[in-house]
Amino acid sequence: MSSIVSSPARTIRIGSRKSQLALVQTYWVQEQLQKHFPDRTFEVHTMSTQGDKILDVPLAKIGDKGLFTKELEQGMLDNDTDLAVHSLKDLPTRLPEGLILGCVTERENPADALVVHEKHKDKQLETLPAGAVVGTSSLRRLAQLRHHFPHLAFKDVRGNLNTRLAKLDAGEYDAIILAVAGLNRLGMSDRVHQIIPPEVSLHAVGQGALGIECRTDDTEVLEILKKVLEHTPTAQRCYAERAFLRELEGGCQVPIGVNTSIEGDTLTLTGLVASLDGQRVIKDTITGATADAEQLGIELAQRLRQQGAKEILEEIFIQVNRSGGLKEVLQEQE
Ligand SMILES: NCc1[nH]cc(CCC(=O)O)c1CC(=O)O
Repeated sequence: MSSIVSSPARTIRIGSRKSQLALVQTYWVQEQLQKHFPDRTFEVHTMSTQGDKILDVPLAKIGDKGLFTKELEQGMLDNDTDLAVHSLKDLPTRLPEGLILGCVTERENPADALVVHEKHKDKQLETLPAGAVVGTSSLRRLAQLRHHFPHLAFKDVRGNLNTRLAKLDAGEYDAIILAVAGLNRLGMSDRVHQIIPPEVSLHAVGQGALGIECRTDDTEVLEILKKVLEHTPTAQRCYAERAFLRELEGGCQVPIGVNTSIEGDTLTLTGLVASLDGQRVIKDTITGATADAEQLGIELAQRLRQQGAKEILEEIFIQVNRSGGLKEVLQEQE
């Protein structure tokens, strides 16, 4: 008599940062996977990343070097974990050899929000008084808001969402800018005071979506991710956005914003590059087939570069590296 013994399905190990937002996102991913594969085990492994530890260096100085992702990536390369859940916005556009963006989940609202101190609860961006201190550590938000509201003052703010909100409530800022998606996911939608429209400020590449990374050769995990978690329209939009950023960026965080939409088989991508003082804004829109998402991103980047983005990016690269980062860039210009 022969017996057929099938080997038990392997346990899938999910890497995550330890921040509250990261955990909410990771447990959501775990739950979706568990629902589709009730007989499998999905384990969460938490890790601290460099970005969670270095809280005193302005992000602009550090740039897009995978500060929030490196340790999670090493976990997969060392075979300690099988996938990693990221806010897609924090995932560099170039991944290490051996790793791949396995899927992109359905996007939350990708816009930024104005969150105000209680004393400004009857105000909007347009009506905040001159000199009001607005907290943001993003060059993208800074440049676009300066362009429209040159009478406001801008100040660096770091730390996780709760830390930033505590600093606002303690009176260190009159208002801060945060992603709507993060606040929604943490059950703090009530702190969204005003959703900033794309005419005022374009959002970051990948904002509001989760990107799940895995080993390039792990076909089993790749199949599971695509089947359970991939949201095709979000993925197409984000592939266009990431190709746009990849084609433009050069070693440090720069004021680059995007907006995308899909209608039928047509994708529309708007991209922007701004100077730090908000004086110069280069913005253009491209439309084409969703199937050519990445090509559209590359083409739009090339167009913006020809329209003057090249000079802006070179200037910022020199400025940020010469000074101590955003904090000093801000002081220099005020
Ligand atoms: N680097 C910060 C970060 N990374 C992801 C989010 C939440 C929003 C998202 O998923 O895009 C945030 C907070 C913020 O920008 O306010």
